[in-house]
Amino acid sequence: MSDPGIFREASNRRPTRYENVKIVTDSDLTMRRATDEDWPAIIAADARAFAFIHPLDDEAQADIRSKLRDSDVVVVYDESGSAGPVLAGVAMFYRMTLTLPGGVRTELPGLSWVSVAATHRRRGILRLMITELFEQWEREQSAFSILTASEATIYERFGYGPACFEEQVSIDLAKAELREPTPAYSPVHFADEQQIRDMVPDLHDRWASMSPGAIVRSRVWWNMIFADREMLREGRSALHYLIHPDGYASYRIHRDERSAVAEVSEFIAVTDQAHTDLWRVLLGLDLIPRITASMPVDDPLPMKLTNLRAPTVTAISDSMWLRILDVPAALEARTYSEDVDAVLEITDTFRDSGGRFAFTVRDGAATVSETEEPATVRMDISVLSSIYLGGYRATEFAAADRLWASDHTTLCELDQAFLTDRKPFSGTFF
Ligand SMILES: CC(=O)SCCNC(=O)CCNC(=O)[C@H](O)C(C)(C)COP(=O)(O)OP(=O)(O)OC[C@H]1O[C@@H](n2cnc3c(N)ncnc32)[C@H](O)[C@@H]1OP(=O)(O)O
Repeated sequence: MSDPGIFREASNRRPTRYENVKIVTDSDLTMRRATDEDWPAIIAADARAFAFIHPLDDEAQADIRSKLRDSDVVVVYDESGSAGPVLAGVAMFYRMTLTLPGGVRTELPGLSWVSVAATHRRRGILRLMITELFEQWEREQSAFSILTASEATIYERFGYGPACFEEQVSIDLAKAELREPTPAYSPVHFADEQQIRDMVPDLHDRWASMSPGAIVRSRVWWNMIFADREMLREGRSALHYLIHPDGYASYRIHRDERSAVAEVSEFIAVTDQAHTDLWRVLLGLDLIPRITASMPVDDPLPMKLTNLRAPTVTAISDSMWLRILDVPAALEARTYSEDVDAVLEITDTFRDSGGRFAFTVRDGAATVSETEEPATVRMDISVLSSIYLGGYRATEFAAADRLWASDHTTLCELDQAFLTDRKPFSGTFF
């Protein structure tokens, strides 16, 4: 069953007690929005799909549910068995806020907790659920959608492109010394619970305002982070918070029989000085030989150290994927670094967002309109989504033969236009 078209609106044959929800069904499968009673099955299915040792406990489940509406959760049940309906698939989205280059904040759906039972894979259930959600987002006139991907091979077919990257680094503290001499006074202190609640959300918000790709956190996200549930610690310590007037860092201690590691959970610096001051404290932690952290790919820490090799990059991950749903609205929402005149031909094989667009940038602002003029640039919607926040460059996709430009000048203008002062960094896993 790979064609969602074989589903049809529910007939009278399948009476339902769910109101205001679209129900589609074929002989075996029924898709609808979730209700309260679906959650035990959703939690059990996601534990299997994401290979958890234990399903999420009641607190973790309540945290997730506090961040979304049941009407934003799609469930697919297989009703063919004699034992009753079996949950075959689930997909949901958070209503999130993202900072675009230039500082505009946009609201957008963040697709999450997508899973299909191992017994029902490769029958088109993921495609069915995503089609259903895209139809909703298009009705709601969302210009974008984002997600964090479990695998890199799943979402390009739906027009998503990797848009933010981060480096996992391991820092050898025996080698890590800042070039800047230690000042007599440090503005960094360990915060108590009240100080954390009072200061950290504001500091994060200041950082998110100036950071392309940053996910802005609402109060419910903070409640979950501050709760620091035992289950999510996985044997590590509670979070320690270091606070600076212009930033903060949180970390956990992970200890085995031989050694201890400080795992930086978040590092948020609004100013360069805060970045230096916070790292000075972290690098000075005694009795801990190593620190691990996830950082932006252009983080200045290695350049601030006397020994460039003290941090080792152990991995680079595609931390957030973006999908442009409305090309003109998306292109006009951000600012640009270079004037451009181009005709963009965008291919979208999954939905209808593609077409040919006259794209003009003057003094940082874009105007976009549909056109019949010949294309000067061609690319897939997933490629446009990948270069949109500045995580990838147009020239990189051109070199990979995934973006075509009529001439070198057009390519260079496009490349320069999408550049951002800093690489996008989402900062929140969801
Ligand atoms: C945003 C997030 O939540 S990311 C988390 C995604 N979930 C997981 O990784 C949990 C474990 N995996 C699963 O639950 C399932 O295997 C899923 C959700 C990834 C796929 O569900 P399925 O119902 O099998 O996918 P479906 O049959 O609809 O496939 C749709 C298309 O994606 C392809 N596809 C599906 N899974 C994968 C994969 N893991 N790798 C590569 N391609 C894939 C299919 O081949 C199909 O291609 P086509 O339509 O272009 O021919």
